[in-house]
Amino acid sequence: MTMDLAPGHDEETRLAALAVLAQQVRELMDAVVLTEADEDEVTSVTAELVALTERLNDARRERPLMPEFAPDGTFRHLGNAVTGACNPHALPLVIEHTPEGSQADLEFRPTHEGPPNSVHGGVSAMILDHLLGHAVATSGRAGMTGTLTIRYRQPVPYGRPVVGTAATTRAEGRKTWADGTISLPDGTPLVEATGLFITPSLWVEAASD
Ligand SMILES: CCCCCCCCCCCCCC(=O)SCCNC(=O)CCNC(=O)[C@H](O)C(C)(C)COP(=O)(O)OP(=O)(O)OC[C@H]1O[C@@H](n2cnc3c(N)ncnc32)[C@H](O)[C@@H]1OP(=O)(O)O
Repeated sequence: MTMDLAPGHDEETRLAALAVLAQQVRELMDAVVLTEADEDEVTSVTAELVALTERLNDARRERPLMPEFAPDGTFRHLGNAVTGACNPHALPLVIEHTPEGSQADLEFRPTHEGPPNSVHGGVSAMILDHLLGHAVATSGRAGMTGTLTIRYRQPVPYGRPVVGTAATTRAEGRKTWADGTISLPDGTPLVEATGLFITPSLWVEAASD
């Protein structure tokens, strides 16, 4: 039986496979930070990974996947370090646009360890930077982070669900401010952030050309 494939189907299928690979690499990274395997096993696994890395590099892009609209019209950035399903560095964060702003259910991994048993503060800041930026962008005032202020109230656990939220608070010219938190599911705040996002003059000039 043959099936009619929509335009772009093959690329979408390839990207879906790449997302599965990225997820497997996340599992691999956790395995690396948690393994108690002996030296011979570690050396043997490394040799296999060298071979796998070479296979992927046989068809290597110059840069990660760019932001784009998916065939269903949704915005995506598969190569992004925070949200990119095809980037093993990303959780990936799946952000919902809510009436209040932006929200994401997330669970950090052992690879995010900073202080023992909790998430590195820079990782929490990265997630909040992106969430705040998302809230700002979906308010129609996309910008680059100018400043980001973080208050760490309690250590953030990994391996347990937490919730990230963000919302814009005010705007003035090309500047937009946003607040956000990472909290436990019961609402207990763990990390709070305030950020200033600035629509670059270059973007404004490009839009008016
Ligand atoms: C549906 C769609 C969904 C999309 C979702 C996508 C989500 C994506 C989320 C992504 C999230 C992740 C996001 C990321 O990770 S962004 C990555 C981290 N940020 C950067 O790399 C930014 C680097 N800096 C720049 O590009 C420029 O310096 C910017 C753009 C910031 C300003 O350059 P520009 O040439 O435009 O500025 P200007 O000189 O005309 O100054 C204008 C005004 O701004 C004031 N000022 C300037 N800089 C700062 C500063 N640092 N703090 C405080 N204030 C500052 C300045 O005094 C002046 O104020 P005033 O005199 O007018 O009062």
